[in-house]
Amino acid sequence: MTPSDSAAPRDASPIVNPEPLSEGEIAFEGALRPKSLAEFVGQARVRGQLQLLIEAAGIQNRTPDHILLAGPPGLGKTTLAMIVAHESDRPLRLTSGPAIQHAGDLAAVLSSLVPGEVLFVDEIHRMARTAEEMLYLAMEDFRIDIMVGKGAGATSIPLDLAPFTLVGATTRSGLLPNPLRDRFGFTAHLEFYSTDELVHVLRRAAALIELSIDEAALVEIAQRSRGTPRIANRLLRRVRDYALVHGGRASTSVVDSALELYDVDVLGLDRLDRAVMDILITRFNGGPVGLSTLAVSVGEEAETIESVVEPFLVRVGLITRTPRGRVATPAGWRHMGIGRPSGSLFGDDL
Ligand SMILES: Nc1ncnc2c1ncn2[C@@H]1O[C@H](COP(=O)(O)OP(=O)(O)OP(=O)(O)O)[C@@H](O)[C@H]1O
Repeated sequence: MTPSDSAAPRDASPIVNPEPLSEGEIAFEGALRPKSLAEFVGQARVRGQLQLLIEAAGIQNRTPDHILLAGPPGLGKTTLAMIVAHESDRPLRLTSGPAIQHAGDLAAVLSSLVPGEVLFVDEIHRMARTAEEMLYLAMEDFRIDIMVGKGAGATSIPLDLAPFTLVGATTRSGLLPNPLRDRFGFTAHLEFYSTDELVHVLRRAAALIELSIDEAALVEIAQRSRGTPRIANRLLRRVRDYALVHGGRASTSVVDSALELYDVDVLGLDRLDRAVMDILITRFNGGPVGLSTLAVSVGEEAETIESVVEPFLVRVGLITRTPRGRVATPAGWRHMGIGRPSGSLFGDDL
């Protein structure tokens, strides 16, 4: 995915944005990408399922079934698509939903595939509707109908395609029409990574970039990475820079100093996350408060708060959503280091 495709606007402290930020970062990520399922950390269930799918196709000498990879950005969907192609020893073609704005764009890609090619379509939910419809037939019968002419004289010419495997990636599987979703032989839902898994990702990345780092420092970075390998690798890069400039091995104090510089706290909250927590607690006494009021109070778009900030704060248990608005949990008060007044919405012993 290219940086300009990013769906979520986010200007404040982009270091914990799970989207790739720049071409430079994309190149850095490329160098760290695991090349095989064995090297891919975590997602054990999905790995096992993909392994089976690839091996079964290999035994029958056919293209693997179409695969849908669903989950938040930065969890490894592109990496897995590359691994599928690599492990099944097939060429890979990369494109994305936003690049397919007309059925003709898709027809051009599909008709130029070589037999057995793996076609990766990132953000498949953003493809044009007319292209989606063309894809149904292509996935099912390896065939498309090309419309020639307009109006009463229009005719459709069938075109046979080389057999291919479609790997679609989406952060919004709910937006995919059912007929498209149903045509994937296998759907994998990627989960956020545990701290242990992220330590593993980071250890591997540190070795690849030849960074000497303490085990405790890896844990410290992992805990601040919001369950996301892309963010973990990005924080590691900043820690590497800090260690380079200030000299010496990357220790926990180097991690602390580097990430303090970038406003990433011990749970991975950035400046905007903390601003939301702070306003919720200090101005609204922990809530409940409505989304738009909260957004205006921190000077951010409501969409950014709803799609980027809030899901993470809810996931780590610092706020909850109630019918009357957002409420800071006891853990939220504690994390902000502010004593909770008695008689607040939650019981005191929660
Ligand atoms: N399981 C993993 N093990 C090791 N590294 C990983 C893993 N998952 C992701 N990464 C690393 O994280 C970075 C981002 O991964 P990737 O580009 O595959 O994410 P994505 O889910 O496709 O994101 P997007 O939806 O934004 O395209 C890459 O550098 C990749 O190497």
